[in-house]
Amino acid sequence: MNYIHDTIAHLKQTSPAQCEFYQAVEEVLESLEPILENSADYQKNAIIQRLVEPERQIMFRVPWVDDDGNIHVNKGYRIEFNSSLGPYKGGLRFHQSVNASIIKFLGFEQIFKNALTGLPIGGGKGGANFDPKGRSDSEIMRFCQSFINELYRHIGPTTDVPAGDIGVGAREIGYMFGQYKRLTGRYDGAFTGKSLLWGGSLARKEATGYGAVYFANYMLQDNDDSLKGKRCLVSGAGNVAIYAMEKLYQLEATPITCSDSSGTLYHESGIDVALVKKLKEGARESLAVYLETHSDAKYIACADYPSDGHAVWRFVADAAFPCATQNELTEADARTLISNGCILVCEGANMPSTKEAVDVLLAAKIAYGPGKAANAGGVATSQLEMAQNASMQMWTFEEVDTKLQQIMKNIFDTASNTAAEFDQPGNLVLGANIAAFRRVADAMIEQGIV
Ligand SMILES: NC(=O)C1=CN([C@@H]2O[C@H](COP(=O)(O)OP(=O)(O)OC[C@H]3O[C@@H](n4cnc5c(N)ncnc54)[C@H](O)[C@@H]3O)[C@@H](O)[C@H]2O)C=CC1
Ligand SMILES: O=C(O)CCC(=O)C(=O)O
Repeated sequence: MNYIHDTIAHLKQTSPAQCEFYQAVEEVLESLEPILENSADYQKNAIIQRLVEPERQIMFRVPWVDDDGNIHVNKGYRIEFNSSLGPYKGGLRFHQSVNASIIKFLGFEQIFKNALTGLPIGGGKGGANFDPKGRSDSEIMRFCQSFINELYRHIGPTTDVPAGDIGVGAREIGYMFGQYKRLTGRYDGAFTGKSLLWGGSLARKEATGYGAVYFANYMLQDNDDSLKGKRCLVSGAGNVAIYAMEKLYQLEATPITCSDSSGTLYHESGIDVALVKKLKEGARESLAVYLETHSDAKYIACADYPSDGHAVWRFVADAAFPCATQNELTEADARTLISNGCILVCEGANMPSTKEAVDVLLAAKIAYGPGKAANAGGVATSQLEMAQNASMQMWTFEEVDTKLQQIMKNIFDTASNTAAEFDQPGNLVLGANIAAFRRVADAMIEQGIV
């Protein structure tokens, strides 16, 4: 275990105050113990030392002017973490909490997630500490244009291909692509998550949420069970949460909660997903407005959350799908879920469970699908978008969705078989981390010391 201690100590010294990044690295390194112990090759090639240091980190000023003529300056990031398996691939996050630690943890996770898809994509992530809430379309456009005024020189269809994440959807991708095209004169697949009118892929919008639910069903089917009839807790009300809820209904399960940054919505008879879509994808309103249509639902404002966790996880249900943000499911939440009889936690978000929560879920031996495996459907479908762009084709929804289901099944089988190979059957954290690491590390060795 010395290498974990040494690596984290080194990171604390060379990349200070990046706790989310240390958390992500520590989780991966703990899983790798059984494989590192027996491989002189990985040690000889300094794989861990090279893996935790991004190949390139770009940080830049993003100045923009609001509708009243005031000038604002935000901080932009793109971390090109590892390109051993293909061009850097990963989303952009626009949220006030963004900093180097958050983008680095997301970029680090992305390396392993992308490796699990089996597709030729490396890991990267980016974003800005920009809060889009309450901003007009013109303000969003000016911000996106300014962001791309710097980033355009670093991206391209075979170098680095950004997509969406929190606060970045089709609207923002449209504004960024427009500016990229203007500056470079190129019309190519430098972004994914594009509009269906000009190069997007059918099913990309749905892919992360649908994929996480397919993954959950594969976990249950492994125990001769399924999602049918299950009551489910979902957090978030954005891209991932909405399409996770939609797919849950299609598989005859019932989502009974969702949430946004102001509070939690609980609807005993099942969340009205069409209404949530209208509120969030259309008008961008608070979930509290839902009660104007459904007076039998409850809305618990953030101020009333228990201090050691999140209101979503306090309701009784069979399964839980964290689909909002990092560290939103605490140890106390995990204990509550288990004592309420929850049999599955499947992560649509990136690192939504704290380290202590993960330990509780693994010790309880319930079905636990870590984000880097369970939410990989989004980036996998982004790669399908890249393939369609490169071949100037557009596949049908059914073609893309069928490939997505196959990819999620392969990820489940790979993580599950690897966990069994290392004598920890059912531990998909260990299985996913080792399987992904092996692919990346072996590619790094074959490509030499770069
Ligand atoms: N969009 C994608 O394709 C993928 C997204 N993810 C992850 O899924 C999660 C959700 O992303 P999206 O749905 O795309 O974003 P989004 O911006 O569409 O939705 C995010 C949702 O989470 C809520 N939220 C954000 N920060 C919060 C906070 N601090 N406290 C409480 N609620 C908060 C927002 O109110 C919103 O409902 C993130 O962890 C993201 O990294 C993972 C894989 C792919
Ligand atoms: O579609 C993509 O390229 C990235 C999706 C993403 O950011 C993620 O998997 O966390």
